[in-house]
Amino acid sequence: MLEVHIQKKLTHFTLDVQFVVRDEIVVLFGPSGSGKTTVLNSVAGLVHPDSGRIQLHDMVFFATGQKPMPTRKRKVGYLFQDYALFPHMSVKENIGYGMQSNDMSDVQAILDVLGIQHLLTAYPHEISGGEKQRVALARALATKPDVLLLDEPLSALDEATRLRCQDELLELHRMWKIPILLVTHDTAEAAKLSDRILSIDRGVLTPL
Ligand SMILES: Nc1ncnc2c1ncn2[C@@H]1O[C@H](COP(=O)(O)OP(=O)(O)OP(=O)(O)O)[C@@H](O)[C@H]1O
Repeated sequence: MLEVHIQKKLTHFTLDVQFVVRDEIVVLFGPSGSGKTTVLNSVAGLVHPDSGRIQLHDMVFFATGQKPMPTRKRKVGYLFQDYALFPHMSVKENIGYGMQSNDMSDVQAILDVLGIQHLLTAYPHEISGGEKQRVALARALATKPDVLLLDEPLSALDEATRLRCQDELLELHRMWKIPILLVTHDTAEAAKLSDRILSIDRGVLTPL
């Protein structure tokens, strides 16, 4: 279970949120600039709250007055909005980045569900946006994360590809059963993917 209770002063308001994510998909839903990415970045350790606590199972990621756990030790899979693949690396190298071994058989199930087995030798500029999205998701999952953070992962995709990727994400979640925190602006996507929706505005969670 991921437990988050943090405060952080931002430019125009103070972020102050408290929530838990069990082995479920929780959607963080709110207007631009409401603090969603800051929440995800805090869990990943890319920014630090001013105070509070972030804990995954028995691992304390952050607690007031303690040294924050470094990002690399947190076992967090993070899929950014622009999915940033390394352009000079093949698909296989991109997925292998951060894995303990380079043995693709470890991630065979992920490659199968996402249907990207045939792309392993290609480079990012040779594949479509939807394929890049799947590769980025595979890369996030390949490290066997204990928690998955997805920041508008499907927003750049066309409708048909988005719907297919949503189904793939649900299938992967059924297989993996880890806490997933997902940011989306798409109400239909939030309804389809979420076990629960947290609505955020100006740094505060509001009931839907
Ligand atoms: N390190 C920081 N220090 C101070 N203010 C910040 C910091 N990072 C972001 N902000 C401000 O906090 C607010 C929330 O930003 P954040 O990126 O978390 O929003 P968001 O909900 O993810 O927005 P979007 O949907 O547009 O990506 C913004 O007004 C931003 O300018």
